[in-house]
Amino acid sequence: MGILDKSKMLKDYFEKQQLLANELAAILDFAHEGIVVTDKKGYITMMNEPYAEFLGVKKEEVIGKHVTEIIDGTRLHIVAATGKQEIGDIQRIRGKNIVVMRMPILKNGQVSGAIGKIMFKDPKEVSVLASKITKIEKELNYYKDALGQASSARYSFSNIIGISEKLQESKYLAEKAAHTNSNVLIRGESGTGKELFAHAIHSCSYRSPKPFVKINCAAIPAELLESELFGYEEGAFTGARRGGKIGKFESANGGSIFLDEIGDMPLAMQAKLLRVLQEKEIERVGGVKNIEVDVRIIAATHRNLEEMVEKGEFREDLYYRLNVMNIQIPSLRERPEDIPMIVRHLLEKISEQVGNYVSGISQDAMNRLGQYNWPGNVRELENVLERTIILVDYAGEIKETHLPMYLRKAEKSRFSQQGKDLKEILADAERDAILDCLHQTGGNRSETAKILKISRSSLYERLWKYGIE
Ligand SMILES: Nc1ncnc2c1ncn2[C@@H]1O[C@H](COP(=O)(O)OP(=O)(O)OP(=O)(O)O)[C@@H](O)[C@H]1O
Repeated sequence: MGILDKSKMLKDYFEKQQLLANELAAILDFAHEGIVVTDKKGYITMMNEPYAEFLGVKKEEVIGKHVTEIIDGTRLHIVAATGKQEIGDIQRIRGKNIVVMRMPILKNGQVSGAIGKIMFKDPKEVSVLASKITKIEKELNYYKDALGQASSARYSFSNIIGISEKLQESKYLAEKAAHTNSNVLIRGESGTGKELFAHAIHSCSYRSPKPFVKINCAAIPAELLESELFGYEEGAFTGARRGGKIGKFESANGGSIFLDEIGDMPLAMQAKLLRVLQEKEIERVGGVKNIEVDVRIIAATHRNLEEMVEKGEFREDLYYRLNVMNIQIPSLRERPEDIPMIVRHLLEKISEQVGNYVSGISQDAMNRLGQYNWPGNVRELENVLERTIILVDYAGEIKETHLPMYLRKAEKSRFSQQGKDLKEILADAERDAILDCLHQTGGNRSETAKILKISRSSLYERLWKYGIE
């Protein structure tokens, strides 16, 4: 074949391809649904007219851009990376809840990209659907809560990250405790990982095939706590469900019950709990018979129980019953050497959750995290990283400038006290501590008061004193 024939063949071939591409684009534009296609790395290769119109962009201008730059809350780049399809996901785009479908594109068995489709884009259709879904979700959560609480613990000791001697010692003690049948009392500041330890203890015990049931004693109104813990019989009180309801102790039978914030349990309930520990049986509210239960108690608190016992706020006999194995979880500031490892672990976990991959963290940023004193411990670190990851470009690196201002300022403020008398320095420190804590809790005052171990009224007084809004 001559060179002219070859070039004509190529020309015909390209023309045919061009025609096909145009036809395909016309078909896609004609479709009612919005369609977007990305390559393996999440860069947009195609978007049809309805989608572009919906987003208020020009379709030619989005080609070559990363999908996260163009579409809110997208996970298309994740589907392109993992090859796992996602059908019927709800995504909030331009303030509307949209039902979307994301499919990987396969070429010779390998993922070469992903295609995303808006399944319903009429706002009316969406709002009806979204409200239905919200209702179903709520119901589902309710049942998950009721039933799922009774499911197995989700974490084991391998999920507790850290190499410091202090943490290793707590893990060692907890593992020992796990193999016994004794009650365990976990102590530590807020956010240190007490719940994580409770899960791990259950998972590592012979009770692991049986339920792990959690109850937060501080989160349930005192008058409901008894029926939550022990259940009730039909007609026990106005509004009681027909057929009655079983309580957490019965749900946990054979397994473990995690009594979080035990220090916040009202005295009257403490007496009832003590009876259960002694007799190993419970009585439902409004019931007449005793029901035998075999449950191991894992309790936790950030409060000083010894001081509470002295003040008569916590029963001494219950304290001794619970305190058979005592595990103290160190605060994060006592083990700064754990920070880099926990940061890397959390970056991986959070990236996956929020759908924004980061390549790592700069040494400066890591140093900054290591210098901060973390009053809210690992939970605060987790919150900071989550906020930070959202700010970083896809596959970018976390830099010091991405970190919240209060973290970057933390060190400076310690040295900016020249010329002030002690009273002023103390007032500055108090104000900074309150501000830090408010940042860390997202402005939650009850939580802030709890972390700082002051009453809410005392917090309000200080907010007023320092003019904090
Ligand atoms: N050593 C750790 N390694 C990895 N993640 C951790 C570690 N410690 C805590 N976390 C994470 O930090 C968050 C807070 O932990 P957790 O809820 O167990 O703390 P807590 O002490 O029970 O808090 P609170 O007293 O406020 O209830 C969780 O998301 C947990 O997974």
